[in-house]
Amino acid sequence: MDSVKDFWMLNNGVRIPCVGFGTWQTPDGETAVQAVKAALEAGYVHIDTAAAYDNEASVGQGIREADVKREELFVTSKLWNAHRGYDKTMAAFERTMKDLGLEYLDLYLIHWPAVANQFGNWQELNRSTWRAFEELYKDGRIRAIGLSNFMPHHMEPLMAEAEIQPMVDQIEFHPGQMQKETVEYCRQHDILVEAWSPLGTGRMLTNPTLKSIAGKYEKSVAQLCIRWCLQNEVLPLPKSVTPSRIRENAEVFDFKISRDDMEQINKMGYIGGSGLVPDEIDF
Ligand SMILES: NC(=O)C1=CN([C@@H]2O[C@H](COP(=O)(O)OP(=O)(O)OC[C@H]3O[C@@H](n4cnc5c(N)ncnc54)[C@H](OP(=O)(O)O)[C@@H]3O)[C@@H](O)[C@H]2O)C=CC1
Ligand SMILES: O=C1CO[C@H](CO)[C@@H](O)[C@@H]1O
Repeated sequence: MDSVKDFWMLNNGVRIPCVGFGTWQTPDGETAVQAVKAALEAGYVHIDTAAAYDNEASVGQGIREADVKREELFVTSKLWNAHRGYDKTMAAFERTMKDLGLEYLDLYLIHWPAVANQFGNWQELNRSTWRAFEELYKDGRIRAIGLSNFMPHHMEPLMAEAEIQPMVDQIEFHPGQMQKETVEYCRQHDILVEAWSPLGTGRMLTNPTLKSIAGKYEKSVAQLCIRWCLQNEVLPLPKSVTPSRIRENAEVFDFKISRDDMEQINKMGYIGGSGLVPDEIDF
């Protein structure tokens, strides 16, 4: 791999650029427009957003204002918890497309398995949502469909009845938070794993062990974390609104983390994270 434009292949043959640009907590309006433009100028061709981030219109504006052809871009969005179910999914998808101002989406994910009682029968809800996803996929509105924050016990009931198997699972993944069981399950089922919060929303950046390892390569901790995801074959989605950091986070192809250092990071215990537990999400 030489750049953020290099791709991995999803299980349906669609190419996915190996580093995506995150947009959660990127304020709607000019900040989001400029952040997306800065990312596209820095070479990113993969943008990760969601209806829940309340910035899809600005993300779409940034895409349109940048000098990149649509077919060179890979855009992901996610369906929010309250919008699951066949009819609501169809309506939420159209809203997202209108907000983004796009004709088709590259990847659409169910944001959370969201099992709390207030949602009703979560297994049936996810299955009917998936039927809508499958239809949109077959109609060519979405090039790939997948899941987010699904663990094996959430995936199994959905996959048992699915006509089309998920292509992606996007999960929290950073040093000290590797979700090995979910990653292994995805490998066995040819599902690509994406890393959300690859920098632990910034929490990784002051860790002394990571600082010392990054120093050996004359790289920042952010670059180390992003490279570490790639070497674990998990697709990182770093977020920044700061142009210099956006560029820095794409410069991860001129070094390789040694086997020993990979092992040392892989063995790290919990050093902080979102604290979000899929089975406890009730919003
Ligand atoms: N599916 C899901 O449920 C979830 C998906 N996501 C996705 O994953 C993406 C990334 O996760 P997120 O939690 O946003 O954050 P990251 O782990 O990417 O960390 C982003 C934070 O680190 C800072 N930062 C970024 N690069 C650098 C750098 N080189 N040096 C110093 N600081 C840096 C940013 O600051 P600044 O912006 O000020 O530069 C920001 O505060 C999200 O944006 C979203 O797209 C995230 C959470 C949940
Ligand atoms: O993508 C996300 C960003 O953070 C939110 C929490 O506030 C999550 O709900 C969501 O998964």
